[in-house]
Amino acid sequence: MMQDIEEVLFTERQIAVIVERIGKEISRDYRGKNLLLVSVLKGSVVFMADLMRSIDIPARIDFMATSSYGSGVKTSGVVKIVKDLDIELEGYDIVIVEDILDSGKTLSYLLDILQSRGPRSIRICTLFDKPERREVDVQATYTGAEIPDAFIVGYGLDYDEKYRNLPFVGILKPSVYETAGAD
Ligand SMILES: O=P(O)(O)OC[C@H]1O[C@H](OP(=O)(O)OP(=O)(O)O)[C@H](O)[C@@H]1O
Ligand code: HPA
Repeated sequence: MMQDIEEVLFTERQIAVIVERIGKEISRDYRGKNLLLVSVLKGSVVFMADLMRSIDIPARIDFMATSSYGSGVKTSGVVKIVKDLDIELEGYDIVIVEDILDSGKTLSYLLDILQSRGPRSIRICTLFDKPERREVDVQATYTGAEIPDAFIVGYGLDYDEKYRNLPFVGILKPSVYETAGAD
């Protein structure tokens, strides 16, 4: 796996510092509220597992899965719900937990859908943001780090379902997806 990584962007330790900081911000902002963390599978699962443990106020969790990237490095632009939430959203203060905000299509679609279910409030928390790539206007309230336009993997993020289990985040060598003939 390491031979496919061009450059390590964030070490395990650097990610831990970022996650700890976001956990403190959310704990401060949601004290006394009815916090529901919604993790968007599968990419955000590692971030979610660490983030929820750095939040020191009561919080519920739920999961939903969308699909838009297929197996390549480009979004198809069509977002599908593959797994929906288990609970009704009325009365909850929702924080959507994402690994990466790229074109914005996934989160804009999710925001619309979840908003229509009548939660008390809804905000976005993303570990990484690639502002240069934005096609739809979506902004996160909580952002771990802004990153350049490069395809990253690790700490939950995949290419073709691989590399999610790397403990750090790195830039994937373009030769990996170019030789795979991905679109
Ligand atoms: O801003 P966008 O261009 O929509 O891209 C961001 C989305 O793409 C990735 O998900 P993907 O569909 O690859 O699923 P995964 O989380 O299972 O890897 C990522 O986890 C975000 O959900
Ligand atoms: O850079 C990325 N890596 C993995 N998945 C992604 N989904 C959008 N951008 C990315």
